[in-house]
Amino acid sequence: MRIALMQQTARPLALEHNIDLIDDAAAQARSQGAQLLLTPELFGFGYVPEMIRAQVSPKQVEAARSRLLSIARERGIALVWSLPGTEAPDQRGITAELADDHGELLASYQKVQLFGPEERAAFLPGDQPPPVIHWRGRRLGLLVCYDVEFPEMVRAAAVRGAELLMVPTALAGDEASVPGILLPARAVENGITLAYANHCGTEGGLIFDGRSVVLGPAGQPLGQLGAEPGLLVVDLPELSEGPGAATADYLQDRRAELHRGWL
Ligand SMILES: NC(=O)CCCCC(N)=O
Repeated sequence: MRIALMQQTARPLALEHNIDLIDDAAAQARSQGAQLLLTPELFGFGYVPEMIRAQVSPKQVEAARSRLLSIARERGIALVWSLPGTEAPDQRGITAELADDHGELLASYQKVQLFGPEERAAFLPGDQPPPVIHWRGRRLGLLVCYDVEFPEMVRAAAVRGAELLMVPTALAGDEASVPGILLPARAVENGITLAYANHCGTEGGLIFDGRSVVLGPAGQPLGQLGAEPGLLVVDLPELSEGPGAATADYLQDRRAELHRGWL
């Protein structure tokens, strides 16, 4: 499977401009043979939780979703996006959704681990485990940004069978330890491939790191970007090309019934 990750700078609340960037990326990804495009957290409206809370209506979110479903259908590419929920501003979370290349919605997820006071003031946390769906011979899971830094969240996707975890993100502040240490560890300890698509540039007063990356089941980078806008296109290894005997099978070996009583 060939996948693509979009790394761009969104303009706060400039929905048409930001979705046009996704549309351009979808066209470019499809022309390069990608079957799926992953886009960053809250990209349609930009990573501006407070402004979203105050100014984005459920109608605008619905319009964004409908446009993104059309892009998946018209460009013929599966699409993972992240938007506010469609509920009232005081009832919604941060979501990630997956549509197939016919524009059919396959999975929805609400971010469980909100990050910082601004997100917590603007959104409600989800309380459901990550969805895992079977598509084109792969089992795909969804998480959002801060979720992926928690071993429990990635483990929840892995025990539900996820082989490929798609993570829209908004990582700012030069947190090199996240793509450099935490993400490879999450991939290795669960034997899964992890795709992490970030904003880049300055948005809403934050400087985003970029550094979007795809990591294989042994934590090896299969592709990565720097700090500039770009489209990362990666051919995923066939599932038979496992992480290799050298890697311990943590998922298989873990004594979950024992650990559960300790945590
Ligand atoms: N949007 C987010 O969840 C940001 C997470 C940043 C976590 C970190 N370690 O800086």
